[in-house]
Amino acid sequence: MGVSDETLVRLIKYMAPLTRDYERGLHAHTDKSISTIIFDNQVSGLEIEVKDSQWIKLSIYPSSFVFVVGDTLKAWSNGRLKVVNHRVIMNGYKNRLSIATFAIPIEGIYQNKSID
Ligand SMILES: O=C(O)CCC(=O)C(=O)O
Ligand SMILES: [Fe+2]
Repeated sequence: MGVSDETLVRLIKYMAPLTRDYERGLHAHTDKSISTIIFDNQVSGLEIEVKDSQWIKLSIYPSSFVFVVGDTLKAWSNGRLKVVNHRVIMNGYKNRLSIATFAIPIEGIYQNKSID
């Protein structure tokens, strides 16, 4: 498996919840990609899971982005680079817009030493 010049760009609109209750925007997951770059419109909602199953909401500053290590990059680095479980929870009054750009690996065979 190798790096390709293929990227997948996903534009996502998360509607502000109509009630005061929390509303899930995107389920908890890791990305299958090599890596993912996320921009948003400064409406928070993206959360990462840290120790003890605590979730931290990220604020992405203007002209900044979040770099997410994907499952593929974790495998290539033999686990030295960690993946992070992330999700989107909408609880404000503004719609959130995000652009997620996924670096896609070339299909093929690779060997992965499991170190978990
Ligand atoms: O919209 C976001 O902030 C996150 C998107 C995401 O994690 C994904 O599409 O895999
Ligand atoms: Fe993701």
